[in-house]
Amino acid sequence: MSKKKILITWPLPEAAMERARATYDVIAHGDKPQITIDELLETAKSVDALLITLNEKCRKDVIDRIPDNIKCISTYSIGFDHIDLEACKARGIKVGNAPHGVTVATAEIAMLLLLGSARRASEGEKMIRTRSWPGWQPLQLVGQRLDGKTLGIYGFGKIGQALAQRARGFDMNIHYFDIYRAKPEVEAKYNATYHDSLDSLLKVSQFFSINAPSTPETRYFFNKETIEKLPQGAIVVNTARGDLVKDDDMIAALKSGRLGYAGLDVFAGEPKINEGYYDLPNTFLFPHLGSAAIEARNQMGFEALDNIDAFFAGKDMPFKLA
Ligand SMILES: NC(=O)C1=CN([C@@H]2O[C@H](COP(=O)(O)OP(=O)(O)OC[C@H]3O[C@@H](n4cnc5c(N)ncnc54)[C@H](O)[C@@H]3O)[C@@H](O)[C@H]2O)C=CC1
Ligand SMILES: O=C(O)C(=O)CO
Repeated sequence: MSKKKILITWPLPEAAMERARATYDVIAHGDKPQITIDELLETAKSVDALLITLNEKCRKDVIDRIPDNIKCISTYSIGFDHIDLEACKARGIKVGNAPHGVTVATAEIAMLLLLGSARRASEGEKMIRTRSWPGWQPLQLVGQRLDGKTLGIYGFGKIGQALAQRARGFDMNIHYFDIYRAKPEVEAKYNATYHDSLDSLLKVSQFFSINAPSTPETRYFFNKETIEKLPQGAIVVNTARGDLVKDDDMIAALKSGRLGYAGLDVFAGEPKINEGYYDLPNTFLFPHLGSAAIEARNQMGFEALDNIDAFFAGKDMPFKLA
């Protein structure tokens, strides 16, 4: 029997590519430049399934133009805010994601941002690289310790909990808000205090980590009004999605000192980011590094392929979204 043909929109780590090639006739778009939507739609005509990334924005207008032969899309990400699931359902397209491989890697990046923001790591690095370090001084780049501080986690899912575990190792106090309260045994595991409202969480959060998905409910929730409820000088970390934050409000609060520091891995409109961030000293900025660990990227590939394998076997995708 001839192999099914799949399009992979970016080459993945070799372990995932090898597995894909063993089962499928693979068309992998070259790394540069990124596949355009028109190229994607054109190539889709000659394949049986699509393995896409978060870069390919599959909004309704794109899904509506997908050729009829495509009934399976698997995304190499847990986030699925780039795919219009309702439009997929309407076209009878099955969709799956890659939800587990990212967890530890992204929690590590959130921890790095917390620590690096508290201890002003990027300012120190810049001082050395610009050859402007005058030598050790008692008041130079003085930050603060994490131990004994309260970390508020917004979205206590897989990454939020993995961050809690790491932050416990730094003796932080864990508080959280989520639309679903965690089971008692989960709260006990992280010694986590539940808040029944975002406002209540904000009030106690000397450190605040954003770990909820981008949805119509969460989009731009972090804005002037929210920031005003945090303790003076609070530190915020975002490894979720950039559009949860109203950039202009965050930048104004960082400039005024209302917010002490921001550690950001994700930005609205990546890779173009709000100009205001570039020259702010009290920011620690990463180019969407959350899942960029080989263990994560391999597993993401396997999970994305598991969905496609199940689809062709006539089964439900293991990580089914639609
Ligand atoms: N920076 C990066 O490279 C990465 C970013 N991400 C982002 O992190 C997000 C979270 O990932 P996981 O923890 O694995 O997802 P998850 O689904 O395990 O957890 C998300 C949590 O947010 C909660 N939530 C949903 N809506 C909410 C709301 N309105 N208010 C409060 N809580 C709400 C959910 O109930 C759930 O507990 C992803 O959706 C993705 O956007 C994920 C992986 C890598
Ligand atoms: O899996 C996701 O949603 C990501 O953002 C990958 O880094």
